Amino acid sequence: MSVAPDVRILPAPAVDDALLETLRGLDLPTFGHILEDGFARGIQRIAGGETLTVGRVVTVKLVVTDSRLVHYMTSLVQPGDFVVVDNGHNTTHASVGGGVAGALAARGAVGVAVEGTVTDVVELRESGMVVLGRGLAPFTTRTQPDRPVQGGINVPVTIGGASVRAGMIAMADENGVLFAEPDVLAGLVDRVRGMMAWEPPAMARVRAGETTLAELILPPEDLAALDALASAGRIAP
Ligand SMILES: O=C([O-])CC(=O)C(=O)O
Ligand SMILES: [Mg+2]
Repeated sequence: MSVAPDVRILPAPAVDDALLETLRGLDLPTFGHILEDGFARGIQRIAGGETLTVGRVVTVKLVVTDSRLVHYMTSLVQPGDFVVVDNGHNTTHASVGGGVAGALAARGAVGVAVEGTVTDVVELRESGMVVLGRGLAPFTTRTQPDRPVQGGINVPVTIGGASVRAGMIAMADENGVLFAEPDVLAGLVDRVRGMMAWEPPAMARVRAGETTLAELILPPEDLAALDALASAGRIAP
């Protein structure tokens, strides 16, 4: 066996710890009110993630059901890393299971998201990491004895339509996962904090019957036009 000539294993850029800590105090879906890109569409939480996980992105690109690079990655990963595995939209062969997840967690990784399926769900839950993917499968990628290693580590990948590179930041919770550049997230911190502070008292007023969500959110001219339509009986009041 050998390694294909185009395989690259790159270092992952460092990410500012203070920014990661700031982001841990924020709320992922609030970023979803603002950003459109970077959310991995169709990638669902499978284990962990009961609270927000934030980490530095490292990547693994796999090719043709070959597991060797994801197994190798378990010896490169650093504490706080969030591993993104691009299994090339192969949803038949799971590329992460209890073995990989346990080895990543043992080195301090905080999460793993797979463009593809995962397996060993009980062990994934025990890993303590947040694990996301396109679902579960009972059989796996594996060492391919008759082919050279292909793919790459910390090369650009895609997951759920999002373009992801090492050194981005991942934010994952029960709702899913966002990948974004550190400066983009840093630039949104104040706005997200403001939105998070606005919502609880506003919703308390809605629950108390003092106002409605529509009154709080819709532009007055839109609300007036909709009220006129409703009172004309064209939509239900
Ligand atoms: O070994 C694999 O590639 C997938 C798996 O089952 C594990 O990580 O336990
Ligand atoms: Mg396994």
